[in-house]
Amino acid sequence: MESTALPSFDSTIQFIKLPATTRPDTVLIAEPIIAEIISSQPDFPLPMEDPGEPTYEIRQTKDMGLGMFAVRALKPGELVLSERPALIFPTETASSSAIVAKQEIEAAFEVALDEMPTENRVAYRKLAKGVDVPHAGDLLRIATANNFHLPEKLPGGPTERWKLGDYRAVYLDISRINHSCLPNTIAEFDFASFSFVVHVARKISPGEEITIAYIGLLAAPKAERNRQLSFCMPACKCVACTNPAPSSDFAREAVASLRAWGIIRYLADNLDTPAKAFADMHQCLENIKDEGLQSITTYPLMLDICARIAAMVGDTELADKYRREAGMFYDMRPRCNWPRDFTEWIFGWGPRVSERCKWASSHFDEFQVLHDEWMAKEFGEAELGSITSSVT
Ligand SMILES: C[S@@+](CC[C@H](N)C(=O)[O-])C[C@H]1O[C@@H](n2cnc3c(N)ncnc32)[C@H](O)[C@@H]1O
Repeated sequence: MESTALPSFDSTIQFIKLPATTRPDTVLIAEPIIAEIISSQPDFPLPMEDPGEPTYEIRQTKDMGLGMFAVRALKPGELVLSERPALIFPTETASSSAIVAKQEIEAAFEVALDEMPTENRVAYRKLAKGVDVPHAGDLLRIATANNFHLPEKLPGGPTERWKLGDYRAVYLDISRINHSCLPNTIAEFDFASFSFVVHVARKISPGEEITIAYIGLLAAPKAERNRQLSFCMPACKCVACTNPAPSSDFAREAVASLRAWGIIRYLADNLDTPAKAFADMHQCLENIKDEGLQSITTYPLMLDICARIAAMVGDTELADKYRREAGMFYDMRPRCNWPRDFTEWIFGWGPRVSERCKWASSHFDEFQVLHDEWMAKEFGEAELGSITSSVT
């Protein structure tokens, strides 16, 4: 891996190149600390996963420019693609903006483009204006906190060092995936292979468009989602926005209200009658499927909870079925551990599970501390904290 200091910005930004064989190299414009972290990774980057048979093509959509389409039937859990970014650069809002001026980023970006194959430059420049770029923001911050072996000696003060801020990435193909409020895939950045990985969340037919989520999907009503999407489109053209089921907003609000604290309160009140609790949780799963929201993290959470309650009522066959499906969804998000931690925390108490929920439901502040720890792990804050304190 090459790391080249830019002559004109050598104290603030650096280039790192991750060589590729069949595609353009990844060019990363980053602060020296990132360059240092990356260069210190043993065997970095690991090879990317490969779906084997081709899964997609890029072509025109009816009304959203280019898009990605399945070239064959794809099953839940299948890999659609892994792709390294062609270019990563800090945004203006990156914490690095304190030391890296907007003009410097822009100038460095132009230098990076000069390094690229001519035919890609126009597209990158357009994509990088900030509109046509998928949600790669924060990926470095998350990934460095979670997956990196850190250099032993960090230059400068520890706290600011780890606020690595917001980066944008441009991909040759992934940047062509359009948004849907009921996307059929789950997309995650995998730092070890330095690639964005897209898996199938529900059955995809040949010729169907492959979509991802640019925003959190439980926001409702649809006007709120469209407000959040306005950074890159005037109005979302997905079916949940153009032709929603009458219950769409209600279903999303209901699922959102069940997350974490809502689930605890529900279980505290209902686990003493597990057959009823199972029926309600099963209905919630059906609502998620009806709304096409299998890509949200609440889906494996509910599958896991259904598996645990099925086991409580002695239905081992059903419990296995739900556990397998939850496992498949958990595997698609290896970095997102909170639904597993959360479910294990509740049900790990065996026969005293109901008591556990009642305790949590009446000790909001204490439960909130645990909850924040689980969530923080997902976003890397927990590791961030321990890294910070170990170097202070
Ligand atoms: C990351 S790009 C996706 C690829 C893009 N269609 C292209 O031709 O390069 C994001 C842009 O695609 C369009 N787009 C993506 N999802 C959309 C949606 N659900 N509704 C309307 N436009 C969408 C918007 O123009 C948005 O700024």
